Amino acid sequence: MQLVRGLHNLRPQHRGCVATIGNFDGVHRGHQAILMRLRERAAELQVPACVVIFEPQPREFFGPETAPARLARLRDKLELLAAEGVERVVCLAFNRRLRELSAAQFVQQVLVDGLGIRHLEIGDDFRFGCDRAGDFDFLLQSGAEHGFSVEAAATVELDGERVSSTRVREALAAADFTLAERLLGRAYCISGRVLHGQKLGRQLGAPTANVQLKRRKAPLHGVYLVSARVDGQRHAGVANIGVRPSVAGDGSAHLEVHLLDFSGDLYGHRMAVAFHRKLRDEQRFASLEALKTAIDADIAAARAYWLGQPLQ
Ligand SMILES: Cc1cc2nc3c(=O)[nH]c(=O)nc-3n(C[C@H](O)[C@H](O)[C@H](O)COP(=O)(O)O)c2cc1C
Ligand SMILES: Nc1ncnc2c1ncn2[C@@H]1O[C@H](COP(=O)(O)OP(=O)(O)OP(=O)(O)O)[C@@H](O)[C@H]1O
Repeated sequence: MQLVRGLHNLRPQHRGCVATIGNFDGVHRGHQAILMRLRERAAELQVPACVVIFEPQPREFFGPETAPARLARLRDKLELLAAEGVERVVCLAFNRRLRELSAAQFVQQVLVDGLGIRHLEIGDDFRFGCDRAGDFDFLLQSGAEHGFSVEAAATVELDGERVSSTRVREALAAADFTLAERLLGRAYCISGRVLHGQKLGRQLGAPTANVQLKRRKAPLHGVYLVSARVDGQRHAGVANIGVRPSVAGDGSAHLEVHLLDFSGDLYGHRMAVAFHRKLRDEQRFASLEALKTAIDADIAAARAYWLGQPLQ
């Protein structure tokens, strides 16, 4: 899959494609349905299937503090899109210039001049352009003018409600991992590289792999039963996502995973952590002994959970 960063990097050879536009955070089942239609249209017209995304996502641009945590970082999003058969991703910087484009300018500069679009596949609620003035009817009209077709993908629902990234976040916040999995079509995972921690975990009797979150906000907080995939192997474990109030921290969120019955060096390896059940909220303990007692109980709960249960 080809990644084009910025409108200015679109070259004449990139013109001619079918495209869709959006955040695609999590690449959930609603997104997957649109992407399937996109692939079909690409095959019919014999042009590449292209997805236009924004960095940062518009809500992050308008309110960095209040924007919701992402389900997946850019790297994971690109992998998920590639797995859905997307051939090209055009990642546009969402900045003042882009937000000030009128709907008509967006169509002209991005879709027509930039992409040479042949067909646009879009959710029927999709809005774009300055003040979100561009809607489906506007796109239909623009398509007729500029010679591209526009199709609204049917809304994908689950249990009578629309599937959305927001709904996946709500399911995660409620620790409803079964619902999150049904919305996503796969188990919810956070992946990243294992970094060096403060090496306190060993002292606590629970060495942990610190998965790099960088400045990512996490959509989960607390202590969870997890399974982690690293080097092609699955391990059962327990994990904490939080700021570790019991030990001096820098206030940023960490994902720390203790794998059951594992000893080995994981520094620098890529780990994908799947979440199965919430055990408790993160707490501030008065002493390291109290923290150790709590972590021992978490590990015991994980052992009981995985006993007689196949590792997923
Ligand atoms: C299962 C589990 C539960 C945890 N629960 C808490 C908690 O409730 N409060 C807290 O401050 N830290 C908690 N931690 C984080 C520990 O403080 C952290 O793992 C320890 O400081 C080791 O950090 P290090 O890997 O940087 O050495 C938990 C860690 C694990 C693995
Ligand atoms: N359940 C769904 N069924 C059909 N199309 C969808 C569905 N969810 C999103 N889409 C479409 O997929 C494209 C990308 O959606 P986008 O990621 O921007 O929104 P979303 O998943 O609804 O997220 P949020 O909850 O943050 O609004 C848009 O065209 C959108 O209309």
